[in-house]
Amino acid sequence: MIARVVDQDGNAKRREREAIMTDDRYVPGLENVIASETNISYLDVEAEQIVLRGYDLIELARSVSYVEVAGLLLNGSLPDGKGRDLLEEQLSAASAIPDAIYDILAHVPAGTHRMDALRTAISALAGFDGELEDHSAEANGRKAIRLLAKVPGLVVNGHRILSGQPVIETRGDLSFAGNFLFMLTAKVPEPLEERIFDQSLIAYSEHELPNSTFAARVIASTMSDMYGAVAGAVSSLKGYLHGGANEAVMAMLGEAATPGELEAVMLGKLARKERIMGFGHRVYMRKPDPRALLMKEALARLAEAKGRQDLYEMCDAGEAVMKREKGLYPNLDYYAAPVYALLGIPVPLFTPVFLAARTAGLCAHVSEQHAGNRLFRPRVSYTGPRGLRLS
Ligand SMILES: CC(=O)SCCNC(=O)CCNC(=O)[C@H](O)C(C)(C)COP(=O)(O)OP(=O)(O)OC[C@H]1O[C@@H](n2cnc3c(N)ncnc32)[C@H](O)[C@@H]1OP(=O)(O)O
Ligand SMILES: O=C([O-])CC(=O)C(=O)O
Repeated sequence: MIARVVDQDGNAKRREREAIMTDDRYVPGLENVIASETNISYLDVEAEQIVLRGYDLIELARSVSYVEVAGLLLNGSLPDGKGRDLLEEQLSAASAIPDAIYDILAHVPAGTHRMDALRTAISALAGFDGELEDHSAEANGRKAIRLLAKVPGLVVNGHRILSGQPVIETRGDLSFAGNFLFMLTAKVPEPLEERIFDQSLIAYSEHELPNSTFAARVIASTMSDMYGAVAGAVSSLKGYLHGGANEAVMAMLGEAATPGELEAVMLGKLARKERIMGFGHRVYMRKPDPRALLMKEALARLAEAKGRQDLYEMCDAGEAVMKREKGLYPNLDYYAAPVYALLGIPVPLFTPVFLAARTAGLCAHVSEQHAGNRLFRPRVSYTGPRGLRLS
């Protein structure tokens, strides 16, 4: 089918599109459909590489900090040492959260899912940003820093308020990752713990066009604001087919204590045609997720340091079961979950931590969408009736 584009205003771009051939094939889940142009990231599945603004994510995770990766995502280039220190300072300076946000969180039911609480908090924070409706690249860059700075506090203190605990203050003497882990565990982390947590934040920082990023871009494409777009992404990420899987992995691992028991749990689920959380991926599917390998390595180091090789061995055995039974590889969530458990992060905060890390990528996408916007408005393949009459 030729796209029917009416060229009433003589717009050259419209004429260009008129010439583009499309077909009317419906692709469920938009699998493999190219829905956006971006210079932020790309999953090069063949090369088994996640490209972030030209760099390999795994190489970044081995050599630089999350804050440097956030700078790369938001500004387009890796900051040097001075730039990194400046960004750390800016994030620390912007981390204070208005008391009114905590008051709102104090009024939501204690059982509220922590992603719902986080979405509420991000949504309410919009009203405090004086540049909310300025969608210029410069204003979006400043908003991204303000939001990224506050999300760790919203994640941790949202949970603490709902759990009846006092809020915990940020520690200006720690790095972004060190302070975040300190707040999550109420304990200054050991260097190995901080490094591994930092790597996990890089692993989660950005991943091309997953459901949540697509949701954020769709929202931003109406020229709605950054907070609204990120709040939409929170809803998307909560689902267990996406970010919610890291918590679901932990629930599954909690059902077993030995490799044999985990195998039995997995086989039981497969026999009942249930999905095994932390396995499979829309883009990688039959290839390894490079981030899962990174987190598996991190789990090995952490398990050794904490005398929990049993946990590593059980997870490794679970991976072998899925390879044998379904030919499926683990995704990032499968190994991030036990890493977070060993770091002492409360399970209900696993997915909120994912969102906190992804805030850098999401804000970069919102800015990019605003800068070169075209409204998302696809069509449907209608399957309902027609021609019904009222009488
Ligand atoms: C950081 C992230 O967000 S990564 C994703 C986190 N999510 C999870 O870990 C949840 C578990 N995984 C899944 O449910 C899926 O692999 C998804 C949602 C991630 C991707 O799913 P899709 O691209 O829609 O794959 P689809 O559903 O078509 O699956 C293809 C086949 O693999 C099977 N499959 C895929 N994942 C799994 C799984 N985790 N457990 C069991 N079988 C699976 C499907 O049953 C299907 O088998 P079939 O062809 O015999 O019917
Ligand atoms: O890419 C996806 O579909 C999901 C994912 O791994 C991520 O968002 O990190």
